[in-house]
Amino acid sequence: MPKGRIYEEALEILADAGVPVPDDLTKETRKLILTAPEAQLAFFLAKPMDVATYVEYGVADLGIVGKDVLLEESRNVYELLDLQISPCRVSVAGLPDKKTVNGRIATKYPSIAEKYFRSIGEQVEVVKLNGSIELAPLIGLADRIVDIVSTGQTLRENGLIELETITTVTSRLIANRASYQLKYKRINQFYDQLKQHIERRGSRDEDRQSE
Ligand SMILES: Nc1ncnc2c1ncn2[C@@H]1O[C@H](COP(=O)(O)OP(=O)(O)OP(=O)(O)O)[C@@H](O)[C@H]1O
Ligand SMILES: O=P(O)(O)OC[C@H]1O[C@H](OP(=O)(O)OP(=O)(O)O)[C@H](O)[C@@H]1O
Repeated sequence: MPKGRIYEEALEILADAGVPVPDDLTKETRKLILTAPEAQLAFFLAKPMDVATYVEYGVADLGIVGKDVLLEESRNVYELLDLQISPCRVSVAGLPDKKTVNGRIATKYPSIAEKYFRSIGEQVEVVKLNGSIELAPLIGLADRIVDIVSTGQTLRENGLIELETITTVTSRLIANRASYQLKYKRINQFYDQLKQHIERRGSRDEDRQSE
């Protein structure tokens, strides 16, 4: 399980789909391992960027992770299902009077940024930052940024504009490759449970929109 933003929505989707989640998973807790013994499930709480690493190494069979992380990390895992939660996008943004001063791009996603600029044939220098990415063009570290945009509030409040959307993002259910073979029945049951719930939710939303 990813801690942080995705956590609440992920928990809700699991509980609504009928997956037994431990009581203390829903409370404020500093514990990192929580169990639902009756369902033989253990939940590990990790940083969102690290979830796919735990799954790739097989210490977790399944994980919930943003597509942004999968694109950035290229982990050797199966992507099973689009959970359609925590939507956002990875975009290029900058000051409105887009001038190239130093050719630098600041980002928390160096791999996505490098791949994107290579694909459009633009040579840039990618500078890795760990947060507050929007600060970089404001004080001249970089001309543009590649970062997550959700409501657009952070860009707006800092006088920046979205220039290009590189990709849209939602959270995904991922599986370790060996676990998927060895625990196929159990994982598939879990997958079906979630998939059916997502489909039911999708058609409920469509009904609501057509009313
Ligand atoms: N507005 C948003 N900003 C960042 N990530 C978002 C946003 N909306 C949805 N997400 C999803 O949430 C994930 C990041 O969650 P979160 O911000 O809690 O983690 P983090 O970046 O490790 O946090 P921190 O800022 O504590 O380092 C992303 O991988 C992305 O898929
Ligand atoms: O479009 P918005 O709804 O404003 O969301 C986008 C902002 O949220 C994230 O930052 P976060 O809050 O994770 O802080 P950080 O800068 O420390 O990464 C992201 O890096 C953007 O800055």
